Amino acid sequence: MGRPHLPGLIRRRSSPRGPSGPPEAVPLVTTRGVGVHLDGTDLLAPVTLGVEAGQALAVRGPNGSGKTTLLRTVAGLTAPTVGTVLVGGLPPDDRDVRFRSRLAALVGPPPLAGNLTLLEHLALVGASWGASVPSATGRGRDLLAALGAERLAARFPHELSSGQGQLFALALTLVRPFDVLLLDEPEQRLDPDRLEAVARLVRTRVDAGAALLVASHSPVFVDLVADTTIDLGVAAQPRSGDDAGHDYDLLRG
Ligand SMILES: Nc1ncnc2c1ncn2[C@@H]1O[C@H](COP(=O)(O)OP(=O)(O)OP(=O)(O)O)[C@@H](O)[C@H]1O
Repeated sequence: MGRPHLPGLIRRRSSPRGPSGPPEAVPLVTTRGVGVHLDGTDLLAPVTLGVEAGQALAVRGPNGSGKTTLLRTVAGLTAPTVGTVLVGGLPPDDRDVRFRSRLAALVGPPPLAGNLTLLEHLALVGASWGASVPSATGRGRDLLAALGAERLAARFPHELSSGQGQLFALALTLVRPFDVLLLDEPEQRLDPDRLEAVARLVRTRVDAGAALLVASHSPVFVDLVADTTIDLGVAAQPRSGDDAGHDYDLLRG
């Protein structure tokens, strides 16, 4: 059988590797025909993709096309009904600390403690992943500053606007170490300046070697951050036969 059709794939940045460069890296995130089928409907039609260290892949598509479901399968929050996912060579498993230590995800709202300030949350999460408390606190302050939210450090979560809450959720995600970053619509509720600040910060992490898989409805965010874009195309439909759904192959394009 020939190569699968490649609908929706847009390559945006040129590869840093020339023909005589070093051997191509193994993707940190790999999905092979991963899909989720429930009660006669494809929540996610099969997708095959790979994201290497230092690359950002944006997933686009209309409401209901499966972007969140794709991210949830990579995060280990939803079990695929078909296909496989590997993150750093490991199948997603929240109980496996090797898996958890590689992947940071903002897919849905993070759990928060009502009686901890924002900075205390950030210090707690950073210290839980191995930083000293002073170092984690400093990193938390730096993150809030990079997001233009330093004056919120002593607030409690219930004292934030919805956009400020989104900035805080992003800071909580970025305060820990990771090799793979999953973000579901990070642009939600952000004003244009904050959107750009988030995009800059996220791109810095990608340029430092993280692999990013981001679902987004924002052309501005995608333009600022992504190397490559895929479009899931259509909202989930009831299956009409075995050939329903679509298959993307983004491994090596
Ligand atoms: N728990 C669930 N049970 C049944 N169907 C679900 C469930 N979660 C999502 N779906 C359906 O799966 C499909 C894909 O949803 P998903 O949230 O992945 O889409 P999306 O592309 O992220 O959409 P949006 O842009 O609105 O966030 C939709 O048709 C949705 O209704």
